[in-house]
Amino acid sequence: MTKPIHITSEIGKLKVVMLKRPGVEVENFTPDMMPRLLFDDIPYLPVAQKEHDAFADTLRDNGVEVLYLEKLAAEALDAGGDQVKDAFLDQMLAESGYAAGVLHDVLKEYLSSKSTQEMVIKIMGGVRKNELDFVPRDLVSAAEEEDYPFFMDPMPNLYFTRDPAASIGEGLSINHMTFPARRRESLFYEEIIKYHPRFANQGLQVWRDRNHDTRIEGGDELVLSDTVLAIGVSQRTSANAIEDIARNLFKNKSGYEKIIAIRIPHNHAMMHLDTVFTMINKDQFTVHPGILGEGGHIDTWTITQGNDGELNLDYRTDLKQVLKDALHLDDLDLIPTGAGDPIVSAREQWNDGSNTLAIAPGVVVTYNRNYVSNRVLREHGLKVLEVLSSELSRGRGGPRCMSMPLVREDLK
Ligand SMILES: NC(=O)NCCC[C@H](N)C(=O)O
Repeated sequence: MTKPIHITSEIGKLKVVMLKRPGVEVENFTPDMMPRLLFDDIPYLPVAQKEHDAFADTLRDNGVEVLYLEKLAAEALDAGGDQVKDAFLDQMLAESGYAAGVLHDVLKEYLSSKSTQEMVIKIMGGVRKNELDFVPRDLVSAAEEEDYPFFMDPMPNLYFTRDPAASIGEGLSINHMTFPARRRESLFYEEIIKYHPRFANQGLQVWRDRNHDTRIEGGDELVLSDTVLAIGVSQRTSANAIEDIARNLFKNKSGYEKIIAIRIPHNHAMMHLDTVFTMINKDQFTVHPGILGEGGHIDTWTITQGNDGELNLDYRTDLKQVLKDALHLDDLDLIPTGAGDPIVSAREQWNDGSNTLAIAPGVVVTYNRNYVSNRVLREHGLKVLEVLSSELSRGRGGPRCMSMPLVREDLK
């Protein structure tokens, strides 16, 4: 029987996916908090929700079961019981800056007074100071910025479910995220895999957990086949973390034998590999031309198992040839975002024109606003399902970032 996590490619027919419907967290902040929260604008929530519901419907209409992070997290905590919920709250509060002390106690009491689902939604949405009938008088609080409106910051990036964890084979990497704005997110995923009845005790592996100092994010983790991964060396994922997960995957009989590390520019627009490069068919990829140097070159290291737990690294710069070799393909179609036009490709990349979600080989979900890239995809023979994107795109992520596949059919 198929396990509840089963991902052996980026493109096999998608059967089960996890989304997060945007909630109050995407508008519960002020413009001066935006850079720190990794947002460039504040979405209009009712429209963002409508767009997101339409995205979910597109998936359902194509035979995909859609699960929601906020619901799974609450169900997991309920299934875990009082002790689990209590430990989760302590951990969440510690990671929000309240390991102990009077504020820890007040916040814990406030959050515990809610139903589990309301508690989860409140933590995700942020806790403002004016919600509590309490004025802290302790030294730590006195030293803080008095007019800062939050005790607990909102987590507006949660609707990018792809990043805090990645499904690989029959397991997950649960990620230590780069920026504080996103670090607490992966705690929900840890609770789900440990305690949710659908996932707990099902023989699923955690290839690398969140208790690390080195950084990795799911937008950089691409499952190219049942033996090959590509991982971006990016603003969000460090070389050390890639080597670490490589060792674990090789050691623990994951089936993965080859990891192609691809170095991309370290900046906000291209924060993850999947913002500039995605797999959309057995022999087709989207690529943002801006990441390729002269002659289509880019730094790649193909990592395989060496002797005595060491890693072998093979440095090459011809991306097309590296992919052809790893995937045993005679030819490969690298489709340029924005048709390769320097203005259009940069503009459409900014709005995630390369961030396609394949729901079957050659069938992709994309944002409608990237109309040049969409036309090019169709010219290359792909079936393109466009979704609305005016508000969702303000968070700097597209259909791949907004979805965490849990089960895909194996490729034949
Ligand atoms: N995989 C992705 O590229 N996810 C998009 C994440 C956007 C979010 N605002 C972030 O900066 O983390």
